[in-house]
Amino acid sequence: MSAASTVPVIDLAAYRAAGEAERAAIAAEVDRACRETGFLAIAGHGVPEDEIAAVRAAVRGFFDGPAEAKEAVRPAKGQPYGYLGLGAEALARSRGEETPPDLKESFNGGPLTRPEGESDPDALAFCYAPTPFPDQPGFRAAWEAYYARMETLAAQIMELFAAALDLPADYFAPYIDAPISALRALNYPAAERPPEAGQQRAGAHTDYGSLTILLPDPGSRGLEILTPGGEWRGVAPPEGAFVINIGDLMELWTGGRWRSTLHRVVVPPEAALERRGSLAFFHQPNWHAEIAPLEGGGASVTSGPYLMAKFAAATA
Ligand SMILES: O=C(O)CCC(=O)C(=O)O
Ligand SMILES: [Fe+2]
Repeated sequence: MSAASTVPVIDLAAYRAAGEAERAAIAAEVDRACRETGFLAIAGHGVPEDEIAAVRAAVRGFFDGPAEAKEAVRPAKGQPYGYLGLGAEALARSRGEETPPDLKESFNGGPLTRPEGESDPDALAFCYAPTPFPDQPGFRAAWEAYYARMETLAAQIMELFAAALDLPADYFAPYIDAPISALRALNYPAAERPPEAGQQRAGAHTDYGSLTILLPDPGSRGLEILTPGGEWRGVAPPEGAFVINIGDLMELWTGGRWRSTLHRVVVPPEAALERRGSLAFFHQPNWHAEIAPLEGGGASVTSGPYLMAKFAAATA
């Protein structure tokens, strides 16, 4: 593995304020990043610092809190929301790779609203299942405020993606007007003993949906992406920016032009005793959205069932 490097930083506020020529230049930069590694960073995002601080404090309080508070919000088998403890998930299994479980715990929450008239039993039982919130003052308010910010930001990034693909800005809008996105808070505890063979903080995987908005705690290390040359390379999150990566459905949409890049989180040998905290927002098109290559040709995938199958494989 080579030293950590940064990813291209795109200023969203500058893009939205820019004239046509500058917008085209920024869109071209986004296209390049999505073709090369599928990772970039978004600055000028407009998410207030105090809301970020509030959700970070809330999830930190939860992870550092009593085991009973976590037990109280553990999901039933196969359910996606609530507390998943150490041993609950191995992301590499989403790709059929048998590995020991990831060295992490997480709290997960789903959409804030359910579209009227939704009657698909899988949609109702899986992604529209209620999120069991911990009984911790301020947690739910901070969580939902951050979730709402992420949904708005993701829609803006999808507009930027449309421009980068030479599509009308609102091209993706009908596919993401009832999104089934999930917010996940991650805690990777200090590693008191070396990991088992093949064990990571998060095993090598691609994300499943349209795009992911990551916010690792400042200074936390260990996120790596597989470069086109086949080398694992560390990603250093730029300060004040979100790390964005595209998921499988965006790769499919672009007919493989953009890459849903394999990534993982390792225990950094030089910093094994440092915990890692991170927030990951997985933007996912509407349950019923049929995603097929823009250029035509190739099979389509339905967003909701695809997500559900991937989650089931990773938590089996
Ligand atoms: O820890 C992180 O920042 C990223 C984790 C990740 O890639 C995932 O949960 O999909
Ligand atoms: Fe990921």
